Amino acid sequence: MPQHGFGVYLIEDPSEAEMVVNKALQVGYRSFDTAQFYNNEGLLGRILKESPVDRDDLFITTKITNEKQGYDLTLSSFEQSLQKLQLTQLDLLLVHWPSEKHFFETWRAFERLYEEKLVRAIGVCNYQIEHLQKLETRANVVPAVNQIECHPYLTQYPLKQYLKERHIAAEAWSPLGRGAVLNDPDLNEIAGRLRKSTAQVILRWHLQQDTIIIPKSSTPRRIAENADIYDFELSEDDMAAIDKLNIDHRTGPDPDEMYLKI
Ligand SMILES: NC(=O)C1=CN([C@@H]2O[C@H](COP(=O)(O)OP(=O)(O)OC[C@H]3O[C@@H](n4cnc5c(N)ncnc54)[C@H](OP(=O)(O)O)[C@@H]3O)[C@@H](O)[C@H]2O)C=CC1
Ligand SMILES: O=C(O)C(=O)[C@@H](O)[C@H](O)C(=O)CO
Repeated sequence: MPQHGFGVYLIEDPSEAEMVVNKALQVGYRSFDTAQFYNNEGLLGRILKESPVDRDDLFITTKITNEKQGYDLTLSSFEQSLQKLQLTQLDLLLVHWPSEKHFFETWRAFERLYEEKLVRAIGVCNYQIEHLQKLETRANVVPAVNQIECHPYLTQYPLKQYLKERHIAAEAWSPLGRGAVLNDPDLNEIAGRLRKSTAQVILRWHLQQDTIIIPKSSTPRRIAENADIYDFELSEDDMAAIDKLNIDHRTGPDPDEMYLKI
């Protein structure tokens, strides 16, 4: 799985999607993160199919939405996702949010899709340590990935340590905190000193801790900027200074509340 992919949440307008995805391909992105919930699997599938990039060079992730959890609905909605994405095999399928009610049945369907080689890898999103511990009690396949909210204001170090010990890859959603961290004075100081943008500094901070990133942007200049982060490194001091910014601030829903609600 590429460590640096592109997120397409909120990109639903066809002409915008065409511009954005083609720009992302042009600057080197090959990994795309969508979800049933984003209502753009069909759009993404068509644009990628029409692009000159070979299917084998792409890495496509989608997620089973909350309303489609459970054994049968996971299987049938996965089939629809595959059709919309115009694929015969998906690269990575994720459970979008943990659900107490559907917990093991959804994963049982995931394991079947994996055994049937309809997906190359299966994983979860927004699983806290307790959810992963619960999954371990009955799962035959360990999740390959846990996609979690992660940025300088929500560093998630205890959860990431747990993932590392179990060889589960940590993937950061909202790696830029949906813009919330971009005005941070400490980050701006580091960026100014290194003559990089604040977004580039944050993405670099993720990369240097082996976290997978999927920044989203609909702005061509920013799409290029977010891809251009391989000609500099953050020092240990700068990494440590960014680590200290954590305030456990979520921009999205609380997984523990979602677990009880879905
Ligand atoms: N599993 C899950 O539960 C979740 C998964 N995700 C995934 O993670 C992806 C990324 O997260 P997302 O919530 O989109 O948030 P991001 O942290 O990627 O931030 C996106 C926002 O930052 C702005 N932005 C992007 N690049 C720059 C830049 N260089 N300078 C200034 N502003 C910038 C964008 O503006 P603009 O577009 O106007 O340029 C947009 O408003 C999603 O697209 C989705 O694929 C997201 C949420 C939950
Ligand atoms: O984008 C996603 O994948 C999400 O799950 C989030 O957008 C989340 O549902 C949210 O923050 C809604 O406001």
